[in-house]
Amino acid sequence: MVKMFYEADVEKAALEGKKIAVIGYGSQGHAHAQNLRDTKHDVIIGIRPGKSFDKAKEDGFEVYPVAEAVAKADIIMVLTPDEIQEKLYHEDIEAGLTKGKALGFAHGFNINFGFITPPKDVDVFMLAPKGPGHLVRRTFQEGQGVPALFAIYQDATGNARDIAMDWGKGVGSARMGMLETSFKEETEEDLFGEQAVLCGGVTALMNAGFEVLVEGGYAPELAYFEVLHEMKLIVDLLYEGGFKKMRQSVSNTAEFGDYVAGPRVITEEVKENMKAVLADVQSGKFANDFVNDYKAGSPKMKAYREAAANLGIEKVGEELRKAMPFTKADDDDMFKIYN
Ligand SMILES: NC(=O)C1=CN([C@@H]2O[C@H](COP(=O)(O)OP(=O)(O)OC[C@H]3O[C@@H](n4cnc5c(N)ncnc54)[C@H](OP(=O)(O)O)[C@@H]3O)[C@@H](O)[C@H]2O)C=CC1
Ligand SMILES: CC[C@](O)(C(C)=O)C(=O)O
Ligand SMILES: [Mg+2]
Ligand SMILES: [Mg+2]
Repeated sequence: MVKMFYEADVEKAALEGKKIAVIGYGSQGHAHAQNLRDTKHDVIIGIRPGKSFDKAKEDGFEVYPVAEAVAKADIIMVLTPDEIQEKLYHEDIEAGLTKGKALGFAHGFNINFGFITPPKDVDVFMLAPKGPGHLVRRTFQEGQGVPALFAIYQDATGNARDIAMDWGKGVGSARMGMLETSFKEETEEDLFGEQAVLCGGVTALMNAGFEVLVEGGYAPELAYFEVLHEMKLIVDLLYEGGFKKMRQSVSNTAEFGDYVAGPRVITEEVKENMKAVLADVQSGKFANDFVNDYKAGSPKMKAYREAAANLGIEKVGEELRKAMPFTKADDDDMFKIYN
């Protein structure tokens, strides 16, 4: 069994007395910055002028252009989108990354696929929360947190592991448990998980179910409640007690149908498709496709977003949720812009 690390396992206050620059103030950035500030750390923000620059200022942070924040800080955590990190690193981070500083990531993407190669005399660590940034903040405020993985790519000073673990304590992850891994393992399992199961798999499954019901003559509103809205309630039980607790709570009818129909839908062929997705992650094909699309002006990303916005399940959901204000959490910091 892999060891879980908790607050009591964080032996050194490695962030104490250090100036921390969080680069980017989006989903993860605002959460790490605010949680670290709440745990009494000295945090500044590095970001380009724009919406999140203004938001970080409004939230009471000292905000600087990226290069200036890097120059001022001892520990620099890169929390901008993965696809822009290579350019940002070369233009605004590399020069200020002097001997003995630490460079952090919340995902191993750029290090693992070789888009960024930091100098040998800096520490390179990762603290990757296993959950969306807005929940890293929300659960922290509720006294909990989001579990995380941590890893060391380079330990130039001998302090890299302590920095990573103390970062996990500062953002609340050590309250829930942290697992030690490598940049390679985190990158590959995270990309696979979000593509095949958590994001791609789940939305494709829901959309297919929605379309089958609607094409079969059922009301779209019913279909939405059946395959999307109720999913949260089912997932809450899975989260609490695995497959067993969910099956204890649903009817015997649902449980029997689950055993019969699950393997009819998710067949061996689907598992083979998942293996192909994993192979593209491991070979770097996915990473290169993604970064090259960004470099070409994101034509594929834009087309995917447009097609997704026009799905029937999204249109009916938008209308139904207007009458269900309880489905909306008060994430006033959720301002990612799709353009
Ligand atoms: N989202 C998540 O929950 C998780 C993310 N991660 C990892 O965390 C890292 C950050 O991801 P995430 O929080 O989703 O990132 P976001 O997309 O939320 O980052 C947005 C921030 O980056 C800034 N930014 C965007 N484009 C640029 C640019 N061209 N130049 C400078 N700044 C820019 C934005 O500024 P502006 O307002 O000006 O656009 C904003 O402050 C990634 O490595 C990701 O893989 C890991 C675990 C979960
Ligand atoms: C599941 C998506 C994720 O990996 C995450 C929230 O953990 C991400 O990259 O956003
Ligand atoms: Mg993830
Ligand atoms: Mg991810």
